Amino acid sequence: MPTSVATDAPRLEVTNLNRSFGGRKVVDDVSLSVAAGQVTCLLGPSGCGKSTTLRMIAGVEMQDSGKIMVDGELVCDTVTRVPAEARSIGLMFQDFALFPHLTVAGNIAFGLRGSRGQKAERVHHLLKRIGLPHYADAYPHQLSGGEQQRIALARALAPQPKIMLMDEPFSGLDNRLRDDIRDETLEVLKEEGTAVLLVTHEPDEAMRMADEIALMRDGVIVQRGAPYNVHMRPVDKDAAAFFSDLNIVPGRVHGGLVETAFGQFLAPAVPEGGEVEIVIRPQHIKIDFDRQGAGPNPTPQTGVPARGVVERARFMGKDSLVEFRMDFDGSILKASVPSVFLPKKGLPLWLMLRRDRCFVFPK
Ligand SMILES: Nc1ncnc2c1ncn2[C@@H]1O[C@H](COP(=O)(O)OP(=O)(O)OP(=O)(O)O)[C@@H](O)[C@H]1O
Repeated sequence: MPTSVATDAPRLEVTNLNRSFGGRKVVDDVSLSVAAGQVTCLLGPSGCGKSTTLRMIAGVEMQDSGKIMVDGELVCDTVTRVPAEARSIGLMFQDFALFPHLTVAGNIAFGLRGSRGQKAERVHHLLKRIGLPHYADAYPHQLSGGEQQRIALARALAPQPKIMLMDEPFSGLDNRLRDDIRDETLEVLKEEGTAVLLVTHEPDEAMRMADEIALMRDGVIVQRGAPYNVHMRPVDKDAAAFFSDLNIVPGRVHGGLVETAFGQFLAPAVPEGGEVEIVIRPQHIKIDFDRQGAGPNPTPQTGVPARGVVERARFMGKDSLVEFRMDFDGSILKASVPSVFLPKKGLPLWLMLRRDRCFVFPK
């Protein structure tokens, strides 16, 4: 690939990428971009087409149509195809497979060009950076899973790729180790200024790592944005459901308003008579006591309270999850309380919805 000039173009830009297998479209008009030093997470359930997208960008899979640009230069469309090894792309997968017969230093130096001295300098710099300066002569089998993972990161970063593609790179690590390795990895990647496209099916991982999340479903990117926005302003019920448990309160629109047991909600974009779903996460339901049937005083933020009886309460470690059977229609709503709160089955309590955390979606 020609040496790039300074440009305002995103480091990686993918436009209208499509790929079908046996007549089934698994990547459907995918567009995304990643700037230098930025992490974009391609987030979606298993089988939605994330890895196929990554493989096309890496150059190991050919798209049916669409364009891939690196620093404003065409890398691949249906006519041009820069080979994988010339794309300045580093790869990291769950199965990071260090070469077992090479030392740590040998593994890191594997893809490096230059004099012996230059290679040794880069290897030393990276080993120091990942906190394993004394491991140069060790062999992969002598290292723990977390250490091997860090060496794999150093190996992928050694040739200073412009882009790093990571496919579920942390899923082989145990839980306690994973958060630390994620944070360290992020720090090193940011320092190197690499543009990162990370594939994951774990919302927590995407929330933790991403500057931008691209939410993918059935081959389509259904929403893109900063983690906060994707989490707090989901485009539809399924996008909301991907991040957490949901409660659904059904309703029908009359005069632009939905009448529910929790009061009225605005539904401006829904036609008269249309069915809607008020969607709210368990952590945004507030609970109050019965006070001989009087219940709480509604506030502008919480609106009208509705009564339910406790069906089940469980302590989940950080919070308690209480399930209620609601008086108004017998449905179950779940509320999470950030402490130990284990009311007895059958106890009447009142629920209020945090109205600024409710989403109103057409059914
Ligand atoms: N070479 C192939 N031939 C036929 N079908 C394929 C091929 N590669 C992928 N698929 C199918 O395309 C769909 C998307 O696969 P892909 O691996 O991209 O999904 P994913 O979102 O990365 O899922 P996972 O997280 O489980 O890997 C799947 O249904 C898969 O079976």
